[in-house]
Amino acid sequence: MASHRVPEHVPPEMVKDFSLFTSPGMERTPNGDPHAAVACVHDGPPIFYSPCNTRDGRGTWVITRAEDQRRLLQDTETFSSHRSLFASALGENWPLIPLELDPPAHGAFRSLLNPLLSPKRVIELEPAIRDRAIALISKISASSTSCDVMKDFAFPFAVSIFLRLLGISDERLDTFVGWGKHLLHGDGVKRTAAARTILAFIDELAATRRIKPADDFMTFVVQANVDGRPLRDEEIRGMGVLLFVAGLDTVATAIGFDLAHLARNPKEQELLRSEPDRIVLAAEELLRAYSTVQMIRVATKDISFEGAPIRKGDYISCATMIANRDPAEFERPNTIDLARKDNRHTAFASGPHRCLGSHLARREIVIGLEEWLSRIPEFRIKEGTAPITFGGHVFGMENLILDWS
Ligand code: HEM
Repeated sequence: MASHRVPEHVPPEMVKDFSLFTSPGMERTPNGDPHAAVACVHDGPPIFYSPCNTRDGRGTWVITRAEDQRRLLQDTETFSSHRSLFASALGENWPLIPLELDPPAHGAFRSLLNPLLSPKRVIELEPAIRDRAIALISKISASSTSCDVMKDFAFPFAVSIFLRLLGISDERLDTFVGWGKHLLHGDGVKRTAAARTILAFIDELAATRRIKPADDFMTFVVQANVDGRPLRDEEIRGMGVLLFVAGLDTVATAIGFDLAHLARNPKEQELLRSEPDRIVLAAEELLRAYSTVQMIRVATKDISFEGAPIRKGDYISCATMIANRDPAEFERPNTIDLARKDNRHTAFASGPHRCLGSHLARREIVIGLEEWLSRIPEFRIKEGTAPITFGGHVFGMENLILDWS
C-alpha cells in the first residue's frame, strides 16, 4: 500500500523527486502541459528511483532513454509484465491477456488475437469508422459553433467503435465511458467498484455469447482454442477486460491532445485543412509528442541496469511520454514538427507487447482529424475556458471547449 519509503537497496543519490502522478503539471491543471513537464528528466541520469510513481503510491525505477527502454522491454525474462494491474483493484491476481503474460505463454494468445485487429480487418472497419465520425461532427456543426470535443466527439467516437468490436450497441455508451473514467482515474473506492461492474459485465456478455453467438469479439473468444483446448473462464475475462481498458480512453485522449494542439496553432490547422494528405504524417508526430501510456515492468531477479541495483520485485517504469521526448533519439524533441520524418516513436510501445490495437487507433485518429478539419472551420479554444490536463499511468484531458463562431 501507499508508502513513499525508499527501499534500503536504492542508493540515496539515485533518488529523484519526480512522479508522473504528483510532480508539478501532473495534477489536474487548467491549460496544463504534462508532456512538457517530463522534459526535466532528460537533464539527469539514464535511470533514477521515483519514490511514488504509481496510482497506489509505489516507487519505481524510471528509465529515461528511449534506447534503454527498448532494450528493457525486449528482455521479458528479466522484466516481467505480470503485475495484476486490474485484478489488484479487486484484491485478486489474474492477468490481463495478452498484456500481463510473458513469452512464451504470451505468444499463443497474441497469435490468436492478431487477426481481429490486423490491418486487413481495420480496412474492413474503415467505412463504419468514417460514418461514425461524420455523424457525430455533422450533428455538432448543425447545432452550434462551439462544443466540448471530449464529451461531444472524442469519447463517443472512440468508444462506439470499440463497443462495435465487442458486439455491444451504442445505447449504453455513456455508462461505459463512466465506468472507464472511474476505473482509470478514480480514487480507490470508485476504482474497485468500477472494476467489479466491468468484470460482471464481461462475464455476462461471455455467457450470453456462448448461448447466442454473433459476429463479434466476445463470440470469437468464447469459441476459441489455444494449445488445442478451449479458453478458461479466467482467460476470457483477462482478454475481455483488457480490450475494454485498452480501447476506452486512449484514442479519445489522443484526439483531444491533437485538436488542442491545432486549436493553439492556427497556421498548422489551416495547412492540414488545405492539404489533408499531410494528416497521416502529422498524426505520427502528434502521437510522439503527446504520448499517453506509462508501461510498468517487474524485475524477476536482482540485476544491475546502467549502474542501478535493481532487486527482484522492483517496479520499473518505461514511460512513452519520456522516451518520445528523448533528445538522444529525436532532434529538437520538444518542437512539434508535423512534417517530421523517420519518426521512430514508441507511443504504441516496442517489444512483444507492442499495441495490438495500433492499426485501428491510427485509422481512428486520422479519420477523426480528416472529418473534423473538413467540416469545422477555423477553431480556437473558447475564450474564458481552459482544457484541464492530468498525468498518471495514462495522461489525459478532461475537457476541450472549442469555438468557431
Ligand atoms: C492512441 C491509442 C493507443 C495507444 C497510445 C496505445 C498504447 C499501447 C501501449 C503503450 C501498449 C503496451 C503496454 C505495455 O506493454 O505495458 C499497448 C498494448 C495493447 N493495446 Fe494499445 N494503445 C492504443 C489503442 C488501443 C486500442 C484502440 C486497442 C484495442 C482495440 C488496444 C489494444 C491493446 C492491447 C490488446 C495491448 C496488449 C498487447 C500485448 O500485450 O501483446 N490499444 N497499447
